Amino acid sequence: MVQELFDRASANLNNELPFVLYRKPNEAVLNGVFQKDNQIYSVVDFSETGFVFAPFDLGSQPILLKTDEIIKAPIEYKGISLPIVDEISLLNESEKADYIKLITKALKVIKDGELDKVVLSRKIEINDEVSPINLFKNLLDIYPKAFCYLWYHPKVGTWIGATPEILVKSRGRQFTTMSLAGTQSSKEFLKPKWTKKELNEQQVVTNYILETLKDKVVSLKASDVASVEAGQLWHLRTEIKGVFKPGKFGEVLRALHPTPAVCGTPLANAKRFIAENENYDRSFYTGFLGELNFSTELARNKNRRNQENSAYRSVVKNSELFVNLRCMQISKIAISIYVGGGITNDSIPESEWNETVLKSNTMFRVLNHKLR
Ligand SMILES: C=C(O[C@H]1C=CC=C(C(=O)O)[C@@H]1O)C(=O)O
Repeated sequence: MVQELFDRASANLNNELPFVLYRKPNEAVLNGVFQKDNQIYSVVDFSETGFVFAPFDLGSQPILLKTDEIIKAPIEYKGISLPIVDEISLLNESEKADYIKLITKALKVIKDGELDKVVLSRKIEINDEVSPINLFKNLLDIYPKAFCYLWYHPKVGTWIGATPEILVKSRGRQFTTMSLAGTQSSKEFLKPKWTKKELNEQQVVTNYILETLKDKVVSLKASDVASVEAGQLWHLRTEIKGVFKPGKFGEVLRALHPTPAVCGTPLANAKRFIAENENYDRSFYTGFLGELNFSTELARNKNRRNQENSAYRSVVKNSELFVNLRCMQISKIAISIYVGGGITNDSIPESEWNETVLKSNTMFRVLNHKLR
């Protein structure tokens, strides 16, 4: 069954037709959404139905894959555990020097009071030819707890990722989001010991989410902060649950993107700093992706008498969107891995560089795995 899905995806790649394959965290089902033409459809107000693929900068409209055909198949988790790859990108001294310069500049702006936090990132380019489908199979085996995807549109490109971060998951008007930030390697510690820098960096995200959502919800509640594993990294996470006001889903989404987990505070200053200083286009990295307004039919109430069969059927809309982190873009001849991290007053440039090297391992492990 699952082979059918991979074959179908392969055929779409050959025929240059858009599709996405994805598996939700901890689920044993592979989903495929296949579009029958090669048009680019856009999301205008988030009332649309389809698989959304949104860039970091919503100045460009998010892309909507039409759900012309949806195929699902059960899959197993093979439980592959791979060693951390040697820190390949550490070898690139000029990349390192540029990144350290960028962080040092951000630290100056933070000290001057124009920014509290900014998330900075870089792109690692590798000249290599890979099979997107084989890479995706690796991803599924290595990261069972992540949202793993392979997205393709002939007019846009091919992206692959294994992200740990939910942007928003909604069922009707009930929703969950999360504040995820702070990073440590899980190879060094059994349980991480968080420093003031990381605790503060994550608290900024939680505070921002609670504040930005408050006029769009009828209830909102944050959990305690917990340490969670993502691949071979630890992060700090707070889960935030609530109920949004009728008709406010689009506004909730726009308020949540981008959070200071991928951009910074104050938001406008952070966006400007990124646009003026990162020196590359993030494109879909730190954007978001997933199911938008998929429908679930609720069973009708059997206790009610004298009713038409369909009269009491109700349909609820579900969305499940993830932040596009730990991802790479694949072209015919090259691969680009995207990585970043939160910079605050307590950041040490060398440690921030090391953090991006650690994060790059999430994708390097997949590339180095034998199935090429
Ligand atoms: C921006 C990234 O991660 C974000 C999510 C979790 C932890 C982060 C951090 O510790 O800086 C980042 O905010 C990335 O993986 O490229």
